[in-house]
Amino acid sequence: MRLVILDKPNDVAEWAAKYVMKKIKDFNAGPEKYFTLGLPTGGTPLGMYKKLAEYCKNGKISFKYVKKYNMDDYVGLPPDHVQSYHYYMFHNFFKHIDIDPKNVHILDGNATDLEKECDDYEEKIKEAGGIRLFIGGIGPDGHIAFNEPGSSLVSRTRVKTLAHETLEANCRFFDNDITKVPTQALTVGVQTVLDADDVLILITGSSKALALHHCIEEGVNHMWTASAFQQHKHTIMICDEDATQELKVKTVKYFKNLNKIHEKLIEEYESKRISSSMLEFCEK
Ligand SMILES: N[C@@H]1[C@@H](O)[C@H](O)[C@@H](COP(=O)(O)O)O[C@@H]1O
Repeated sequence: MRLVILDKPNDVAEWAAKYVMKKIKDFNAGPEKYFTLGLPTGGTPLGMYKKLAEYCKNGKISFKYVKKYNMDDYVGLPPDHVQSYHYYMFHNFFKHIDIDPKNVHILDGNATDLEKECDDYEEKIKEAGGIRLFIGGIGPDGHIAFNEPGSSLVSRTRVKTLAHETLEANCRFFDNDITKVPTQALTVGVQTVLDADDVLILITGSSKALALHHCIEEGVNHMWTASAFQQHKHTIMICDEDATQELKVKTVKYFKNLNKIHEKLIEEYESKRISSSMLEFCEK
């Protein structure tokens, strides 16, 4: 697992957006070959979505051949409710990029048969050949998507009852009234995310510091579900300084020393191509 430590949330947003852009470009997506991207909601990824929309507007990237799969949504909120993740994704990202609506997949928390909805979602991911890159955020209790503490680390998409901490953390979006927060959600499982080729987890702010400590410095534990990614081959956790407050100085130093290597992970495809063709030209 890699840990990329940057100064501010804005740096995290920019790094993450460049990483996503590079992954999609390097993949060379086209009508016969779609890139499959898993996406989160929450306050943390907003900056990344803004940057990606900007890159798309400037013609640096296209999402035409990208299939998108969202992590989760509440049960019982109409899709046009301002706090539904359908609404969030459309207003914060999809309406700003060149997507084809047929490539957008979001769990329907209003489906008549919720279990079937979850099973079908897993099937859809399988049919698309799995997820290339799953992006996630974490809750203050270390949950990924809505995989609350105690969730099975081999879980699949299912209905989940939310923990009190999650209701508390998310009531800021519901007039600070905990009774307005839906108590159930549909969520991809930990294993659904673990199956992705690459995983990028965004963590910012001191409220996530304890969770980051558990996910990085303690063992794999179903009480901190994002700790499961210690056992994934290609997971990058990316955080700001504030989120490192509970980490050991030694850990922070080690990963910060790798920042030059981490920079290579977002080196632009174009500049790499130009510099290698320049090299060929100079060698002649
Ligand atoms: N289900 C979502 C998670 O997917 C998200 O990662 C988390 C953190 O949100 P925020 O980024 O607003 O802290 O909130 C919710 O619980």
